[in-house]
Amino acid sequence: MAPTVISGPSGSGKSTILTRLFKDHPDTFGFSVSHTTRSPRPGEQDGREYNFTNQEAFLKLVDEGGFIEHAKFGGNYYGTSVKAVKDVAEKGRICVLDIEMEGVKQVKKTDLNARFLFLSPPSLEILEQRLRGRGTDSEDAIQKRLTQAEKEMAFAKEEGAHEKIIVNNELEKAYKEVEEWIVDGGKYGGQD
Ligand SMILES: Nc1ncnc2c1ncn2[C@@H]1O[C@H](COP(=O)(O)OP(=O)(O)OP(=O)(O)O)[C@@H](O)[C@H]1O
Repeated sequence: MAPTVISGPSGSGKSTILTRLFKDHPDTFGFSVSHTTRSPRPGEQDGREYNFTNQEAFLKLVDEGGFIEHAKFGGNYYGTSVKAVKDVAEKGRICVLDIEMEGVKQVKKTDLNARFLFLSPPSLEILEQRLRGRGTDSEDAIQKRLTQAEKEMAFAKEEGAHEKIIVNNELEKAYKEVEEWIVDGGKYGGQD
């Protein structure tokens, strides 16, 4: 099954929609196992919670272009590898990647044969209202998210950036559109 990339500004509703999608379709999706350089915690198993690795091996894989996204948090590296996503596809599951613009560009450089969906807010004004309504971000964070949102919306307008754009105006309608495109479309789109 072809992996599906969903992107869209922070606050466009990706988590809201994906949480419901995974619940409604428990056997359709698979989750990629991330890499990390942090130590395993008791009960964690290599290849299950994470692919545990060391900094040297991690950075080597970065150099080889093996990651779709990676970042450093609290002194440790974390990343989603191309291989981890392929492993999900090989099991016949759809791997949904909820990533931002740079990640989207990165996926396009790989041979993942992914499908690209952009979830758009109806407008930047409504996005701002929703971010405030969510109540999870400081004023500073909201301003940064809005600045970034403008860039993502501009990128989404470029020819070929995404195969499908869904506007999250009325949640129920947007959910149905996403469900149809990802689940039904996913059976026929991309590699097998
Ligand atoms: N269609 C909608 N109408 C009104 N409110 C909505 C709609 N869709 C989502 N929301 C609300 O907007 C807020 C942002 O949604 P959500 O957290 O799912 O966004 P997100 O894209 O996952 O953001 P992030 O990338 O920061 O995780 C939430 O409070 C959510 O309840």
